[in-house]
Amino acid sequence: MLLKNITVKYGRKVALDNISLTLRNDGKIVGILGDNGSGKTTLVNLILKNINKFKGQREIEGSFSYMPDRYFLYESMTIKESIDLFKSVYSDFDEQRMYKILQKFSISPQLKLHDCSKGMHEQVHLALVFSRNTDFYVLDEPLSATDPIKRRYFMDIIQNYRRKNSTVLMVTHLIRDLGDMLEDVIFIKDGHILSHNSRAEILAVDKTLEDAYIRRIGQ
Ligand SMILES: Nc1ncnc2c1ncn2[C@@H]1O[C@H](COP(=O)(O)OP(=O)(O)OP(=O)(O)O)[C@@H](O)[C@H]1O
Repeated sequence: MLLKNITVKYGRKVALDNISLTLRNDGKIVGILGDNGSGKTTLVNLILKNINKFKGQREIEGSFSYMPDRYFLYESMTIKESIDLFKSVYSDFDEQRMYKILQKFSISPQLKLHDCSKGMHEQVHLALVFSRNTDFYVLDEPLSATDPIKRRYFMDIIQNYRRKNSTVLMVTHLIRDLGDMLEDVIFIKDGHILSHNSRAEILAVDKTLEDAYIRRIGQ
């Protein structure tokens, strides 16, 4: 995936300012970190080809599975009906994997979404997204993984159920909760990509990812 000298504007507002980024589909979990309004969602939409008005060069290959920052299932449907819907829409959907995840988390497919707890909603959404066989999984502030149990299942699904050698791109503010799983990190500020490094490269300079964030992004 190649983005070269790309500028995206909303009217007069410059959301991404002449950014360049190369991402290999090499099986890594890549974090996109930056503060509010820095351009993270715009970058994600550019990669997903939801934004097509821009200056610069974009070369994107491969298939994508996307997890937005809000629920997208119909509350009146059962989990099974949601699975059937996913199956009919996405030919890359692996139904068996989905049922395996549900079983692991002891969630009955017969449940209606509106009878699911918040945690279960998140599990079902994540499981659906990761039961697709795509080259990339893109998560935009996927959830409030702030308690240890949520964090555990979140990491479990991402690390163990996605298609082998696929790449995960994840926008998050939860560095303390999810930072451990990031193998590469892109820091973004005011529409600029400040850096794109491996965890090892970052930790050779800063003690923690959080320190790196504060030093680069500032207060
Ligand atoms: N439709 C729009 N019209 C005008 N300005 C927009 C629009 N969408 C985003 N912006 C502006 O572009 C900039 C980048 O927005 P973007 O949503 O990409 O940031 P972000 O890093 O995802 O922010 P957050 O973490 O708050 O979600 C912000 O200043 C935002 O206010």
